[in-house]
Amino acid sequence: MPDPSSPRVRLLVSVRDAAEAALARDHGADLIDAKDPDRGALGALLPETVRAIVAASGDRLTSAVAGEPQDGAQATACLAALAGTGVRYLKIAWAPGREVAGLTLPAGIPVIAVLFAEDGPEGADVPALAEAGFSGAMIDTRGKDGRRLTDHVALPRLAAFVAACRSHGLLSGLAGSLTLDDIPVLAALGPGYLGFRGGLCAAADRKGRLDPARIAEGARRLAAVVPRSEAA
Ligand SMILES: O=C[C@H](O)COP(=O)(O)O
Repeated sequence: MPDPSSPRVRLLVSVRDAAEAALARDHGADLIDAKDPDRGALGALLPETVRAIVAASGDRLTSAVAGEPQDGAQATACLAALAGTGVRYLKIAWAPGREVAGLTLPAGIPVIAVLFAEDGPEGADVPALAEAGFSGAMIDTRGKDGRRLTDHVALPRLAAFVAACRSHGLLSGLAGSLTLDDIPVLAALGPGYLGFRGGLCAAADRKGRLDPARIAEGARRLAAVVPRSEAA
């Protein structure tokens, strides 16, 4: 698992199949994320598709989204369905303040709680996530309606969220219709990773095909960010 205190910001690219995983791997993705873009913000893929994505990702870190459960018991089932796929992390939607009753996280695989920007997440939500046993927390948008992360959550609030994750030892991530131009501003907050789908697809259509040139450009721009520890 990447060190949550690491100053390097990684590039997460969401892919729908093994061919896209290989493309993302070859063009600079650090973290290859299995997700079905045709099924909403956190559409889970079938276990066999996730296994094929893991196999095609080579030495890259991998994650898979497990869906948008309504409660802890549903979350337990969604996570269990993908726990044996060989993926390095699981991601699951989690509402701020949700009761953890019924939630059992799978053994041996870190789980990242995904909070939706539309729900107004904040740093104060992080301690409960750590307490519940999540290994990471990220903010993404639910709507995929063209509005970006920063249209919903102001930068100081995102900074507080990332800082709270760091101080609780959680890996942090930011996503939500990000564009390449969001990279310098959001990477400066020092999250563990920035997550992309639509912004790296041809014509910015998240249901369309990934554009290798955009992935490479995203990797280049992230590599140009001065890590927190070296910043003045
Ligand atoms: O985890 C990252 C997401 O797949 C982001 O998707 P998006 O860039 O289309 O909002």
